Amino acid sequence: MTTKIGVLVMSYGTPESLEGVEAYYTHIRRGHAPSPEQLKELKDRYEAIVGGVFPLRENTNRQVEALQAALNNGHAGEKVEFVCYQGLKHARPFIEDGVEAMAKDGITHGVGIVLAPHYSVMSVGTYIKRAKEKAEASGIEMAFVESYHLHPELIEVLSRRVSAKLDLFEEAGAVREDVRVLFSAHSLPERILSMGDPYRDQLLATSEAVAKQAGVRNWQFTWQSAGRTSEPWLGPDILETMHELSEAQVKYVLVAPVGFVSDHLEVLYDLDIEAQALASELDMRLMRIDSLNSDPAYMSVLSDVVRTAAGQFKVSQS
Ligand SMILES: CC1=C(CCC(=O)O)c2cc3nc(cc4[nH]c(cc5[nH]c(cc1n2)c(C)c5CCC(=O)O)c(CCC(=O)O)c4C)C(CCC(=O)O)=C3C
Ligand SMILES: [Fe+2]
Repeated sequence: MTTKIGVLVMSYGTPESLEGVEAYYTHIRRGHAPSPEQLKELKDRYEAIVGGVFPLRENTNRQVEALQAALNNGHAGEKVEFVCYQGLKHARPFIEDGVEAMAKDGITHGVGIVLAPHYSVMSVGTYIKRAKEKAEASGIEMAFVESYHLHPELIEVLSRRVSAKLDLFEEAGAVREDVRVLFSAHSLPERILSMGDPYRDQLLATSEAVAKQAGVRNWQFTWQSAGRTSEPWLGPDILETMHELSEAQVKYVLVAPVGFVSDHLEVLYDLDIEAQALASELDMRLMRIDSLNSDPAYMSVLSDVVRTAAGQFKVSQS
């Protein structure tokens, strides 16, 4: 008999249409509706990236599908079958909907994983908390993957992407060592540091490992996409960093947003439009590494850590 293990694949979520942006933004703001100015600003950013299409939705769908295939392919005859369920933080299907779907299918054991490699109590921590609460109420035993920021295959695929773009810089006439590699991630409020949160250290560890593997010495870490609130957010922001680099006569910049795994607003707008506009203003050549999306190497990372987490259930050892 095959045992089914549910895999709750969690991601940030994105609206389904421009009409859905208000409800989405209100959810992110914990039930407080944005002002008309804030709403317009966010809608404008979505419209700027792809004219009202929301790439994160398709990317997440594909990632969930590809993970399901990666978990089961080549494992025919095994006693365990993995069934993936999607659970989004700020859009439908919500994290709770995913757990409910597992329960409806009679799943008794599940593994939860977030499509973000680094742990923060304010990011991955809140996904896990919500999934745990719903799973307990639904009678499902769940194990969670908290982070996978130093998985060797993750470091490998990211370093290959950095090297590929450095090749392009060289082909365009730049000296490889002159290209400043900027590793970046979503900023969070500064107070996470006094809470002993591992987020920053994990991001620095990923950056250092990727730089080492790609043979890059000219690099630094910088934040991006900070929230627009009155409390201080982790900095320096990438735009500030670019100004500093320009003053130091740096002409070539490669951004590697290692905190993200998909093409979405923070990559397609904050980097490809906003940072790119500043680069041309500063007469700087800026490139970024391609997002992982559903790259088989990333799916292999995810399936490896999911299988390891599932190993703690007796069912998967029988
Ligand atoms: C750590 C982190 C990640 C990475 C880890 C993870 O993936 O979880 C992430 C990813 C994402 N954030 C996204 C979108 C937004 N985040 C916002 C606001 C906020 N993000 C925060 C944190 C993070 N966010 C925080 C602390 C806020 C302030 C409000 C609050 O305290 O919660 C806002 C409001 C407006 C604004 O501030 O820009 C939007 C629209 C999208 C989807 C893009 C798309 O749809 O293409 C993605 C993948
Ligand atoms: Fe966000």
